Amino acid sequence: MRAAKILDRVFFERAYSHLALHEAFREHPLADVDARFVTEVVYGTIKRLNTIDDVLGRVMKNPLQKTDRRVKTILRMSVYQLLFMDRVPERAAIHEGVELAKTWGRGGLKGFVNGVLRNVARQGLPDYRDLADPVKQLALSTSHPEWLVRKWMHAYGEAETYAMCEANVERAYTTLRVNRLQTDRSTLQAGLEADGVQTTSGNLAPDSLIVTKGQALHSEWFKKGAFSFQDESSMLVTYALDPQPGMRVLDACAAPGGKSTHIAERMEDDGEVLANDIHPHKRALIAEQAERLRLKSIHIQTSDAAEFSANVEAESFDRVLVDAPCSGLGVLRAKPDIKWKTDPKEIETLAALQLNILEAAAHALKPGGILVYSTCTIMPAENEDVIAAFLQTHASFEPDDTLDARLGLKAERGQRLIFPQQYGSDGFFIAAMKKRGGQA
Ligand SMILES: C[S@@+](CC[C@H](N)C(=O)[O-])C[C@H]1O[C@@H](n2cnc3c(N)ncnc32)[C@H](O)[C@@H]1O
Repeated sequence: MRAAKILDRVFFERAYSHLALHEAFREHPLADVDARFVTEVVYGTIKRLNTIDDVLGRVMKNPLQKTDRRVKTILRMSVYQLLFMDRVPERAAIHEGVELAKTWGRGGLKGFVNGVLRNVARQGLPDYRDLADPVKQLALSTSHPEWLVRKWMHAYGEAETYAMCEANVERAYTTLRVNRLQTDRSTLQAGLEADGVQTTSGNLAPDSLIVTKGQALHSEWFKKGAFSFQDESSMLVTYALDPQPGMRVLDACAAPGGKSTHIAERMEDDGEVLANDIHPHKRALIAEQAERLRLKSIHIQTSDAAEFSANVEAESFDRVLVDAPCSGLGVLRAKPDIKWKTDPKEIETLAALQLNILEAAAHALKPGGILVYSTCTIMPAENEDVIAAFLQTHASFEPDDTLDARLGLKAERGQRLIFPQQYGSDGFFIAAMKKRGGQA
């Protein structure tokens, strides 16, 4: 019932799954094992949505769209359990669907739910390799919208797109960033272990830990500021920026503060990080993290970064970060709703905003300073194209060819695209540029 109610909000009230889950668990906490099951059913059903609807379309006489709202949700989540969750026995998935129809859906339709689910169980998952169109084939076998598969195939080819889509339907895991001002990786690892949280070292970033068992959020180590939750690709952005103690750093799009706090930690909390964001209500998010991590060098500002020429002083920062608002198509494992909610037309609007912010933020950088642009999306229009347009009209900037040494990863012309299938981390784009003149 819990999963059904959350999914109903996501499907019909446009709620975001991670927020809907968070609220539901806050209002009525569940035992860990039950919470894990509900989470998997919710994320899994959303991840596999078009495939599930295709399967239902093959066994139903009337279109799914005409089905009662709650019954539709019950059918979708039951099909997910039947076809994608090995540990749920077939009989249990059907029984639970029918019971839900009685208690939460429409009792009169319990026979219908039973019949549809039995048919799905009998027919199993279709073999989409039979489809002649490779876009349709990939869209249905890996559960992505066709427009996105088409764009990715065009940009990265069939094999890379296939690998990316496969990675996007895997389960997301939790990664922690050690606060080196409070502790070190092995002390934290041992401390978490004592709290029942098991971890291993991350694949990319030096201060990262991947949670393999337990809930790190409940650990005292979190409250006392020994770590933050952050994806490893996201951590690499701060290494790209290379902040040093005593510097002034501008984080143009800072909320909820993941990178601002990392920058302050890397600077040993010595200097100034101006954490700017357009939304006044997000000030508290940044302040809360800075306080928990006991960081004093972060100052919060609320303003439109596209208007920085009016509200930050020119050439006054040693480092400028633009972690731009983006379509988020690199984080589909953790936020699968994005692939269904994104309108491809939004990409152009976002790209224009990203270039505006980058241009306005760049004016705040001192000569010799480093400008980093990053997104958590895999979409050339929001990444490489934005940098190309910027460099074309800003002759005082050049690609930073030393980026690879700072990332520990191959980068070309100061740019690195990280696919989600490469290291198990989020899909990310990072570009570093230097402003000519001055001292680096
Ligand atoms: C990708 S998120 C930043 C994440 C953050 N850097 C972190 O690591 O926690 C992008 C942020 O840009 C903010 N934003 C959107 N448009 C903006 C603008 N015109 N000026 C400043 N911030 C903006 C959003 O509120 C959002 O918090």
